[in-house]
Amino acid sequence: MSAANPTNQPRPPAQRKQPLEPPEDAVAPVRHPEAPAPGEPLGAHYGQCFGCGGEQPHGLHLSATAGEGVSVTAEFTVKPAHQGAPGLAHGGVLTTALDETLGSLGWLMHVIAVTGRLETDFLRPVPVGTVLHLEAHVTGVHGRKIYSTAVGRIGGPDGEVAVRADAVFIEVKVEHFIDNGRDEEIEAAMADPDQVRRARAFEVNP
Ligand SMILES: CCCCCCCCCCCCCCCC(=O)SCCNC(=O)CCNC(=O)[C@H](O)C(C)(C)COP(=O)(O)OP(=O)(O)OC[C@H]1O[C@@H](n2cnc3c(N)ncnc32)[C@H](O)[C@@H]1OP(=O)(O)O
Repeated sequence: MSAANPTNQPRPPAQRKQPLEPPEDAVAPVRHPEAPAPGEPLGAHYGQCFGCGGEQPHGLHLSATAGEGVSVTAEFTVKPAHQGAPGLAHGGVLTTALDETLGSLGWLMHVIAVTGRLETDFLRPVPVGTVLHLEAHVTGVHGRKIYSTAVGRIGGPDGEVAVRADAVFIEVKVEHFIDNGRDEEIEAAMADPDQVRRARAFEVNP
């Protein structure tokens, strides 16, 4: 018996770990014709987002920029509030920065997607005050599944890789948020015409 599966019963399909590599019949990601041009900042997808929101005082305030193809770059400055050990970034916070960067790839395809699976490798400790230079791109698309990978470098955009991650995001409709989010935040988001327009525009994906 393993600790992770104490009864040793086979897991139902929905609970099995899904591969992080695109399957052989995956297709290449398609950049939407109206995607922001390379070099353009993407802005926040939601002001209260812990990863990117400007109105979120406790957040990472990560800022992402469109790259070539279906890729993005982003920067995240590690603050004292992000510590795990003295003077070092918390691993979960670094994973959040990777998650947010990978999540922003949806903007380039005009697809709304949520994280299904995310695996992080921590290669170097990241001190407080460090600017983490992130790069992410989509490696393949299979139905609603979007496979992607990211690295975070320290000491500059070409510096040493401190963290890396592979992920599968799953495409969803706006209803995913409306049906599952707490009413007060959903109502506030729905009352913001810019938020609704931005989210609905993503559902038309030629
Ligand atoms: C007015 C308001 C506007 C708001 C506008 C917001 C705009 C923009 C927001 C962007 C936000 C990003 C923010 C950062 C990224 C997060 O942090 S997202 C938050 C963390 N993630 C979550 O909360 C997701 C929780 N999980 C779920 O809700 C559901 O499990 C999912 C992921 C939607 C999937 O459920 P489902 O739709 O029922 O999918 P299902 O039909 O079972 O599976 C479809 C396929 O996906 C695969 N799959 C399903 N789950 C997984 C999984 N966990 N791992 C791997 N593969 C999976 C299945 O195997 C299946 O594959 P195929 O059989 O087609 O080959």
